[in-house]
Amino acid sequence: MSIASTNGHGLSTAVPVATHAKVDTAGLAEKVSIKNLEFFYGDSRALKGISLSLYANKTTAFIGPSGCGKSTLLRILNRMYDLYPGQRATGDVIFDGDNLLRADQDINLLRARIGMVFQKPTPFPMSIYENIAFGVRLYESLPKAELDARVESALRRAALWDEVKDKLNANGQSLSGGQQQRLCIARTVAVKPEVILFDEPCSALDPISTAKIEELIDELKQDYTIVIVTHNMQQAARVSDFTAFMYLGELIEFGATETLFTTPKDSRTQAYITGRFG
Ligand SMILES: Nc1ncnc2c1ncn2[C@@H]1O[C@H](COP(=O)(O)OP(=O)(O)OP(=O)(O)O)[C@@H](O)[C@H]1O
Repeated sequence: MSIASTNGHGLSTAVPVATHAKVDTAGLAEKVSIKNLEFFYGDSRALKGISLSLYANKTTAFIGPSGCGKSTLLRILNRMYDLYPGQRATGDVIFDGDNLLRADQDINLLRARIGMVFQKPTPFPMSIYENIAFGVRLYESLPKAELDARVESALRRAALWDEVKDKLNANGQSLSGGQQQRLCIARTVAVKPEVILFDEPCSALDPISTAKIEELIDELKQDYTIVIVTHNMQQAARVSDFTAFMYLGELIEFGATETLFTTPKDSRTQAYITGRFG
């Protein structure tokens, strides 16, 4: 079975979709549509013919053993690879009707619309307030009162306001690891993105901070499309609506999280979720 698509050069290609379980998408809005995506580090092909959709106001988890291509796929979504010569993607990644792989894409604007939270919290060496205001100023010129309000609402959205409201001038790096990660989430939210990418956001955090971030992800999906890469299958099961299982650069199975974890269609998915490899 295949569906028609175009690659980055407008040529028609066939996209295999045999790996997809039946996904009940009635009533869901497709925010990002990935079609026949391939990715190369130099001559080495790290992603092979990936096709899947990300739905608005839903969380999608990318899971799979180390080296399967989860982070590579995530980073394509905000063109992170542009920073590295020799890395390239082919295929289509349609974001609100526009192919985000096109060469003349406005990368700065794209990164405001598709924000990213990294594995290790990365606050800038500046005040808590400036950590958030800095990013906003790159895109908008707001009067002070509006900027203050934006900083406050972002910190509230990231469930950090109550802990920092009396020390907005303290250095962002003086916060605990879990608070730093919430500051990074606030920084991302402050520029009003549409999609938020989380690359193993809890791997450097203790269980209590992890629970807070998971709760936050659950709340954020009311307003955003969320994608999370995680090694932790319990976490994927807890936070995501859809799960993509990847193996050796291929998308093996994609479907509703509950279905994928209870009745996987592919023996490799079954082996991975039952801990037999990875
Ligand atoms: N900068 C790079 N140069 C060359 N090959 C790379 C580079 N980064 C990743 N790769 C290769 O691409 C493939 C996918 O890597 P990727 O980091 O996306 O996997 P992953 O599933 O996120 O792994 P992990 O769970 O260990 O983070 C691997 O074979 C990896 O060795």
